[in-house]
Order: sequence, then C-alpha cells, then structure tokens
Amino acid sequence: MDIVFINELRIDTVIGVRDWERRVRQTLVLDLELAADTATAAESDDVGDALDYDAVTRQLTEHVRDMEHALVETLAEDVAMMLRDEFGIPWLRLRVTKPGAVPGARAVGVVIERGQWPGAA
Ligand SMILES: Nc1nc2c(c(=O)[nH]1)N=C([C@H](O)[C@@H](O)CO)CN2
Repeated sequence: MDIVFINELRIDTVIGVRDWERRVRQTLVLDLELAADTATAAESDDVGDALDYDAVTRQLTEHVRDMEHALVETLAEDVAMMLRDEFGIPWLRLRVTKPGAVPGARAVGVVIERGQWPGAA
C-alpha cells in the first residue's frame, strides 16, 4: 500500500468557538496522506485505477466550505469520515491547520489518523 497526498489545501469555512467566529469565514489549511494502491494505476496508466487526487480535492473543498463547526477536531473527524465513506480510503492522516488563530503562534490545529493500514496486524 502506498500514499496519495494533498498538501496545503486552503479552504474558507465557518470555524471557531468564539461568537465573532460564527459570523466570518476563515481559511483552514489541510494536509492529507491517503493510503492507496498506486501499483495498479501505474501498470494501467489510467486515472480510473487511481485514487484521483483532483476528485478528492474538489469534493473535500465543497464539503468543508459548507460546514459550520466550532472545533477543528470536529471538522477533522467529519472530513475523515466523508473521505473514507466516499472514496473507500482504508487509512488516512489529516492535518488541519488554523493559521494565526493564537497570538504568538504561526498556526495551531490537529493531526488525526483514522482507519487501518491494509495488512497491519
Ligand atoms: N483544541 C482546540 N482548541 C481550541 C479551538 C479548537 O478548535 N480546538 N478553537 C479555539 C478558537 O476557535 C480559537 O481558534 C480562536 O480563539 C480555541 N481553542
């Protein structure tokens, strides 16, 4: 099993626990590592055999844009569930970064891993 990745995907959404954060859109940055079999696609040279990172990115962007969560934890869990359901991804690692959310820190956020790496005991 291999990894298809998406780095620094920026999406505007409603996110945050403060009252003012419910009234604005803020930019989150998402980094994903998605377990995928790349060997079959490499053999056929057909995107139909690949985990299509363009399709994942489009669906993910639409999904996150429409959300209104308080915590980045909730958003991350929601994204992981959607990706695993829609694309049959067995394992993923997701980093959700909220730039400039805390004075003195460039960014804060969460990293989650969900699912089982295929073949792992
Ligand atoms: N673990 C978390 N802590 C905090 C979050 C969060 O989503 N997860 N959010 C906030 C606020 O929304 C912050 O970004 C702005 O004050 C605070 N702590």
